[in-house]
Amino acid sequence: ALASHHSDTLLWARDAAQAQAIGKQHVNTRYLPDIQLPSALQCTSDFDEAVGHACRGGVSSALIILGVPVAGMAETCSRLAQALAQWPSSKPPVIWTCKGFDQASGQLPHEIAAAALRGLALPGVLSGPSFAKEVAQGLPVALTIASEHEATRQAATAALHGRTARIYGSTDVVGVEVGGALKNVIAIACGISDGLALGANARAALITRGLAEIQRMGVALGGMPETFSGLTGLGDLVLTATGDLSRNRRVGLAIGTGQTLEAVLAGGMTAEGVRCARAALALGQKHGVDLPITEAVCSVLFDGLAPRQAVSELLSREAKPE
Ligand SMILES: NC(=O)C1=CN([C@@H]2O[C@H](COP(=O)(O)OP(=O)(O)OC[C@H]3O[C@@H](n4cnc5c(N)ncnc54)[C@H](OP(=O)(O)O)[C@@H]3O)[C@@H](O)[C@H]2O)C=CC1
Ligand SMILES: O=C(CO)COP(=O)(O)O
Repeated sequence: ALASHHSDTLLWARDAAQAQAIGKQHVNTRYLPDIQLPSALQCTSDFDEAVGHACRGGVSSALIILGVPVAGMAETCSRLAQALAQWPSSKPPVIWTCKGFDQASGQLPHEIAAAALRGLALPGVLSGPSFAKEVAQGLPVALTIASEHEATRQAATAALHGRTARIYGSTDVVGVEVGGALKNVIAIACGISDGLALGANARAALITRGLAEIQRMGVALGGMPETFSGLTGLGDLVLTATGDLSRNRRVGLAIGTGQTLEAVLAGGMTAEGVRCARAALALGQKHGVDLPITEAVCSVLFDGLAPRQAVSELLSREAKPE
């Protein structure tokens, strides 16, 4: 998307052969095989070259976007901190797209980034309903850039807003990140429900009560309640829970139709909801937040609870006011 708006876009990939193929043939055979990438897009496997490319024109034109999963955030941010040390007068906007909690520590991406970047950049998160394939096809999309730094919100908006994308600004980094992390878990639940053919009523109930769960957790962690009815809350939840391009939903669908988690993930597919569901549950327990759907998903994914049994346990919970 950036390269089709701005000619000077350099992509970095850790795999040298893949970087060379993308740079020369403008096709990403591994992740987006059917998409012709813009001819202006350059690609390198040299991390320092990529950071230098962003910094050499000065911070007014720089924007660094990290597109790695949560599991790669700490490593990528430490490499970035090392590379940025060579540009002492630069403090560029750095934004990330990942959605989840760190599996071991339960940290949100902004906490991982803060620890590694140590004030060398102006951080922010880009989130919202945005299947990569549709973005690459140039179809319309609306996203939120959340950062406490106005310069970062402005840089992301200047780079991405217009033509096919609308970019909305927010300062609620926690709310935006919790929405992105937990919608993946609820999407797995919706996939399981649809895999069991439980119907549209059940899916709507899971989305709505899932949103209540996401908002409870997000507010407990310091997010603003209204963020959860926006693009990064309700918007991304509806997309991921109902759109078959979602990998998290597809994990649920496969489990609901009787496949094992190991079989579904055998190809190495990224499904952040699987990776962060336990950490989310642990955070809920720590903050005294009830997360019944997340708990049911964890029991099905990791403790061998039969999906139908999980549904019956959810339905038999005590009645309460909405
Ligand atoms: N795909 C989508 O539609 C959307 C994804 N997101 C979020 O963005 C994040 C990334 O998603 P997505 O691109 O789909 O994930 P994928 O797993 O499909 O791709 C991740 C990319 O990051 C690279 N990578 C993984 N770990 C590391 C690491 N430690 N260091 C460097 N590079 C690494 C991979 O390289 P390699 O190929 O060499 O393994 C690959 O190029 C996720 O958190 C996801 O939830 C957000 C919005 C939409
Ligand atoms: O976050 C996404 C869309 O906004 C992508 O969802 P999946 O990771 O489930 O494919």
